[in-house]
Amino acid sequence: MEVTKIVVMGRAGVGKSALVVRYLTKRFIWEYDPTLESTYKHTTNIDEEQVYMEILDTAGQEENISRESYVKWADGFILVYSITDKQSFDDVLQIKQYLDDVKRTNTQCVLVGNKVDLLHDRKVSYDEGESIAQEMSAAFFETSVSDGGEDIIDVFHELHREVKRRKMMEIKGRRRSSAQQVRHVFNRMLNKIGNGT
Ligand SMILES: Nc1nc2c(ncn2[C@@H]2O[C@H](COP(=O)(O)OP(=O)(O)OP(=O)(O)O)[C@@H](O)[C@H]2O)c(=O)[nH]1
Repeated sequence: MEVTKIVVMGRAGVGKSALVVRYLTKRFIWEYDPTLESTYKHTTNIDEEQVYMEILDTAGQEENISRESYVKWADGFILVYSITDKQSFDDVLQIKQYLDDVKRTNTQCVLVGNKVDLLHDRKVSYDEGESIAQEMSAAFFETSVSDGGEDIIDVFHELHREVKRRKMMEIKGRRRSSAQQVRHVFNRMLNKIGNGT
């Protein structure tokens, strides 16, 4: 079975817990313990394949010493901001930088602008979100966890697909480099024989 490990990150209050709970239970829970950090285990079907997901919902407030270890643990990240909170949008860029530094690669992320039901209070435009998502090579969604919708399922499933694609590319890359090594050793042997050494 495919296994995908996901971490949900973003500033306190943007709706990370609500998003995860909505995805898992299809329900919206208004209040959630903000200090809580929880891991959920979930089996689902994506593109006719069984997928086992582990989802870590981080608490936005804490200064977390374990942050580095769960970043290393994860395959992909859901970065959440609220369209009503510019600071949360700026935070997402910093988080992404931190992730790339820890993982020493362009980390696989999906960007989520939440709370689109509060349109009258919008501080971050759709275009701004889309443009930084492009910079991150991340899929982009605007959601309302309170209103719900299919797009919340897509957030998680799209991340799984990206992670899977990435893993397959890495395997291919590794195969290619070991084939190159074999060829290299073989050529050296042939040269030695050719030189009579
Ligand atoms: N209007 C609106 N409110 C939302 C939405 N999503 C979450 N909220 C509310 O925003 C508040 C924060 O939601 P949480 O899910 O606790 O946010 P969080 O990011 O997990 O917060 P921390 O755990 O403190 O990091 C709660 O009162 C939610 O009910 C949404 O789409 N629209």
